[in-house]
Amino acid sequence: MTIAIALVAALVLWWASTVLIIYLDGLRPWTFKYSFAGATLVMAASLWGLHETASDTSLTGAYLAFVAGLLAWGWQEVSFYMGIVTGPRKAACPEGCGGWKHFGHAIQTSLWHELAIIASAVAVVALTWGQPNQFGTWTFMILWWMHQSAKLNVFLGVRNLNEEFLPEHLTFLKGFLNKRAMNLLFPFSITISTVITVVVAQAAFADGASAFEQAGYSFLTAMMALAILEHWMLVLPMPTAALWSAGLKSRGEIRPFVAEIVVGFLGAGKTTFLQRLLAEADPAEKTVVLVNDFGELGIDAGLVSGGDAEVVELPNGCICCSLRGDVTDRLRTVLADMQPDRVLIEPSGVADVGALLGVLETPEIKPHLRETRLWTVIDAAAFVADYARLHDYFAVQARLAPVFIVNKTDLVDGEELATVLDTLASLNPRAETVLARHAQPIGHERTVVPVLGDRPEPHVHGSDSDDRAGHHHHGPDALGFESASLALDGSLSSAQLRSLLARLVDGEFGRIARAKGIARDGDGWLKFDIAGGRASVTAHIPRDEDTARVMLIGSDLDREGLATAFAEPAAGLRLVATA
Ligand SMILES: Nc1nc2c(ncn2[C@@H]2O[C@H](COP(=O)(O)OP(=O)(O)OP(=O)(O)O)[C@@H](O)[C@H]2O)c(=O)[nH]1
Repeated sequence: MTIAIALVAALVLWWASTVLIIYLDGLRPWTFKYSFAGATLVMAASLWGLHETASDTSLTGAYLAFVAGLLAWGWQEVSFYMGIVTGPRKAACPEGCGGWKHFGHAIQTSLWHELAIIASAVAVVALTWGQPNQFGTWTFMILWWMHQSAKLNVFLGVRNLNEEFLPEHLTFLKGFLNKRAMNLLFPFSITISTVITVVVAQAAFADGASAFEQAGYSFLTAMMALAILEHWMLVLPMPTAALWSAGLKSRGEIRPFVAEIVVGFLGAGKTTFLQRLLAEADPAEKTVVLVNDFGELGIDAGLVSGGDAEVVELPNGCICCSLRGDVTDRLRTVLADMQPDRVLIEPSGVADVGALLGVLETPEIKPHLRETRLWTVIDAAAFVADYARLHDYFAVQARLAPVFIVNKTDLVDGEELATVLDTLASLNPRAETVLARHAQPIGHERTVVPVLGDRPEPHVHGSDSDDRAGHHHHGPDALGFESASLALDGSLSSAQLRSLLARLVDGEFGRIARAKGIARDGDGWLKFDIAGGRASVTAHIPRDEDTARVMLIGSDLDREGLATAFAEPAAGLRLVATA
């Protein structure tokens, strides 16, 4: 009876602890530091427990020693699978890598992990040295053997690799797994394991064995039997994953998706283009839009009304190095929660496109990415003037672009358009060019797909966005801009708004690079813009959450003057925030 209970207890404890580890490991990466800290405390407690139980030869002593050995092993698994204690190599092998070199790389992927196991094993042995209760130590050793042998076997080649258990941040390890029916080591692994199992089982059943010995050897028998089972599972066609399904629950399955990024300078027509993409979207494809508006009031999220598409606002400000982790986490959450087929991203006109592409390259995102498309929208009417001031910005953007959407062609004559096209061609001769009006391509077959192929390094310090002293800038200030946002509480007529915008365009309140907003006109609504030095006002269809507001970007902004100017006709304006 003691033996039966001990066998069942060992299996249950082992299964439950494995499920827990798989579960914790599938949670969002920000939780890892807490899981790891918890596991480390548990590890410390288990080492203490091993020491305390080493001289205890009661039945309880056998149980406690087993649990302590199991938990000490758990730390090794947690620290490795969470990517905290791994090895110096964090990438797959290059094409054609093989033989000993490949084996060397494989060792490098988990060198620290293996050294940590050795150090832990030394500690476990030292703490129980010369004492009668060695069951905890043996539990640790058996788990180590299971681990090493299974690892060598998956490297040499087996049928079931169970790759789905590899968390995303370790997917590069797949390159070290081999799928084949069997390998030469396998029969040895099985034979050795079977011999050990028989020996420990005999000890459990031996005449005159105490309850302590019966339970202790039963634990070891159960662990060894699991080792054998685990090995057979590697080569026999068995649906082993079902055993761990409880642990996999924490992993939001992510569907492969296409990322489509719309970039362009302030006011070039990105939102207009995005609206067109949404209007033409295949309703069968689940589409999510990420907008990253510059300014506190997030006007774009309100303007992108996309039928079935859901709109998510990214953290305010520029997408750049410092925000990269946030954006990655946010995107990961969107992918897991919303399961999109297609993600449209409109970074603000001053965002660092390279940093955004870098986010798509992170190990959390990249494995799910089917394709990246990059649309670069150019304001044909404002290009020559903007380029004079911000040529570095345009040069970086142009270099990355597979396709230029040369927009606002209605505002330029043929000569000016030719100048824009020639400049773009000199910046990136390989890019395709599509002429557009209100982001609608004209005279062009509609099949252009701007797939990003081998692209230049996404974002390197020391590139054009760094100044000569090596300081890296990003965001609006890098381009010498500041922003202001105002809430417009009152109502104003189209005529009042137009005359006010004309004063803004004239530079009465500083240099306005971009303004956009919505305002009330009696019972109606107006949407207004200043882009490329031109003001426009159109009727706006309000949404429930709409509030009248304006966002301004420029330099030398006269905030007080602006507040007063908007307050005059709007009667009751509040200055909400300035940045
Ligand atoms: N005349 C003209 N106006 C356009 C064209 N395309 C867009 N616009 C207008 O230009 C203004 C800016 O367009 P948006 O699509 O909001 O530009 P954006 O690039 O999203 O702007 P930000 O997000 O602020 O950088 C709006 O008033 C548009 O209606 C065009 O081809 N011709």
